[in-house]
Amino acid sequence: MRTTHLATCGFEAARTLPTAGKHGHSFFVTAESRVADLAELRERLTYACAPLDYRDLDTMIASPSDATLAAYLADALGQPCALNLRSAPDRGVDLDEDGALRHWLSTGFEAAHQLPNVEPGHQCGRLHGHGFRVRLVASEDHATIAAAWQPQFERLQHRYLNDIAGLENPTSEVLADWLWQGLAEPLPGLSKVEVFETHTAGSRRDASGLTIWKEQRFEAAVPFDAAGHYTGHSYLVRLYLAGEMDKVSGWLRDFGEVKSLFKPLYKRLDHNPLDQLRGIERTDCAGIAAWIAAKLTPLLPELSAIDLFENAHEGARLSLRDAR
Ligand SMILES: Nc1nc2c(c(=O)[nH]1)N=C([C@H](O)[C@H](O)COP(=O)(O)OP(=O)(O)OP(=O)(O)O)CN2
Repeated sequence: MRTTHLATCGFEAARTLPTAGKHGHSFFVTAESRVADLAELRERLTYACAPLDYRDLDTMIASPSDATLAAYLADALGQPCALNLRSAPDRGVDLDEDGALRHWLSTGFEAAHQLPNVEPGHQCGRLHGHGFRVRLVASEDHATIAAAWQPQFERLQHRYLNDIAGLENPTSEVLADWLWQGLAEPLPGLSKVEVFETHTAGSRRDASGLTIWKEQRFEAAVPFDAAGHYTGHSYLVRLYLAGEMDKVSGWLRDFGEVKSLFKPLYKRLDHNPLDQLRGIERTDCAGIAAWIAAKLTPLLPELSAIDLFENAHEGARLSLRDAR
């Protein structure tokens, strides 16, 4: 089991790019650290971003592309961290702890589908549709990723997905895998395809296989200081499952089933004081995630990781397996 702390910070800055004159951005950077605890990571990130806020990056960093900016921030953090830098709502870069840099593009399409192999009465057996979000991560630059995406977009946008060859059973797992196969040639550096089917659920395909996630939100109180005062947070918990896709259902496990299995724990977490949960050792994000993992793993052996955020800026990831 491995804990990673996650902290996000934003800053406003101007820069000039070869493809655009001087312009401004609302940058967001998320740092992931296995070394620093959350308080230290937050402090280091704030310190790294502060000198960039409301500044002209051209005067501080030579050629301030997303890649050079991420490298600058990694250096300023002064500790091994993975970074996700968002320079616009639809694009940015991921910089691994080992220095590997990848560009990402967030895009999407709107389409109808139904799942033909679900049991009678399942909501997804009915004709319905989604505004699917897709995040592509690759070593190629944003323009190359966008150009590779365009033909896929044209095949998917405003279509009934079940009519498309290979998507007769269009679960988000099948879609992620289909896009992974379809983008392999134009994007040899493709490292991840993520399909967000709804705001709370989706699938990821990468070289190690398929992972799905399901999110839930809960409201809870936690001790704030040694004097016994409480504070509260609106938490987000994201459950990741890794494994093989079932050939008939086309999924790893029904998102709805993941939600149902989590429900008894959800009831214990939501609108409750978390320090009074039986068996909880710590009420920071990592401690709450560990409590969930201990209770849920026997019911969901495919559980591979848990993200637990106490607000939009701070959280922890508990990785239950090394691979994913
Ligand atoms: N593993 C998968 N499970 C399900 C898929 C899928 O593609 N892979 N698809 C569906 C449905 O198409 C459905 O639209 C999405 O499911 P779900 O998350 O259960 O949707 P809800 O809007 O009901 O979920 P909320 O928890 O209310 O956000 C079903 N399962």
